[in-house]
Amino acid sequence: MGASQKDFENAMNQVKLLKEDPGNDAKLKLYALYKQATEGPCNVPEPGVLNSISKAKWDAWNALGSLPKEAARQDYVEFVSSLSPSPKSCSLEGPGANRSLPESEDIVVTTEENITTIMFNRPTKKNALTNEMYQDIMLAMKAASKDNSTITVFTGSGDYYSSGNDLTNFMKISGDLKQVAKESSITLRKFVDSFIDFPKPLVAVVNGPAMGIAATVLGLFDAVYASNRATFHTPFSGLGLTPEGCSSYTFPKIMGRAKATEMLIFGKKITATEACAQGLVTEVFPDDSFQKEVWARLKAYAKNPPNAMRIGKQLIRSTEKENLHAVNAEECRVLQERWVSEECMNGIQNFLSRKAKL
Ligand SMILES: CCCCCC/C=C/C(=O)SCCNC(=O)CCNC(=O)[C@H](O)C(C)(C)COP(=O)(O)OP(=O)(O)OC[C@H]1O[C@@H](n2cnc3c(N)ncnc32)[C@H](O)[C@@H]1OP(=O)(O)O
Repeated sequence: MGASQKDFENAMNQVKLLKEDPGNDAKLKLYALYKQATEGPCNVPEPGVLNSISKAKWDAWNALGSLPKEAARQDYVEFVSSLSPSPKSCSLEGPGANRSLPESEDIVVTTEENITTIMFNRPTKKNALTNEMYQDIMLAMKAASKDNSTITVFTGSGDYYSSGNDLTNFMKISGDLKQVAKESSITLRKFVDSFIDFPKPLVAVVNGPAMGIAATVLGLFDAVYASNRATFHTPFSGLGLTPEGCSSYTFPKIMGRAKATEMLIFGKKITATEACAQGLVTEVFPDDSFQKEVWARLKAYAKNPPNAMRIGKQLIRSTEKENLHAVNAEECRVLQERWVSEECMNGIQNFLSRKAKL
């Protein structure tokens, strides 16, 4: 008998719990089997050779040809079991012992003690946000807004909170640049809307540097706890870009116009202590006790009556909502134009060529 949907879901959870990185070949195989099992034969255009990672993923998926979904599901389950021979011994300590079905490999969603945690989980790329991750985060937020948790937390795995938008995203969408910019603008608008409209207290546990969109949306969170290792950096102008995540409104409101200008226009990187003094961060903790102190506090807060917290949050947010949506729409409109500008192309190219030299 083939693997059931439940076996498949269990296997996906086991992958998240692997103690050791299984290596790139295994990850490609997992990716390909997952896609085949959930979407069937490869149905997306072949990425260009410049996108080596996307190309490798596409090749692996495409190589499965017309393998039926059920067979791919079975192969996935067997392969995961060969990677983790004793799944029962796998467990998570601390927050997140109970995982819900992961939407993608790069976002991990867990619920424990009334707290749903959405973790950026792409540490080798400093948790840079791929197109897929934006979609998965929106799905995770939608689910979190309806689950039984009282508080929702964002955090990052590894040494970064997130380095913001993955600067190779544009190369991964097929179509002409104008069309890509249009689609990205639509995605960005929906993504930021999810933060504006999120109904429960939303907390960021900023474990390390936060850049770009990962930093700007913090202005839409209800509390931001940061390790003293964290920094906050929005290098938009250098990339030929303009502020997003409603930061053109929230940052001046939170920290005053002059400080917001230094960050958003001049690209000044600030420390967690500076961000706290300026009101973007709620409290800073020494890195060595950060996780322990923050999670103890959040667990205590999460015991408060859920409706009171939700309604209280909405009272604070309601006077701002209309404004925030208008700001978001305008920021996305402007960015759609920026993305096709020479300044932006040069900015992204500079990052990519810096990489090529490494
Ligand atoms: C739907 C569309 C929405 C768009 C919203 C608009 C959003 C805008 C922004 O978020 S702008 C901000 C964009 N982010 C950046 O400019 C950061 C770019 N990265 C860096 O400057 C550096 O990588 C670093 C400072 C984050 C870390 O430097 P370092 O410690 O020296 O490490 P590496 O550079 O070697 O990084 C390791 C590995 O990660 C890759 N990587 C890191 N960040 C990104 C990124 N944002 N996009 C793509 N790739 C990133 C880096 O290339 C290395 O990969 P490699 O090991 O070479 O394969």
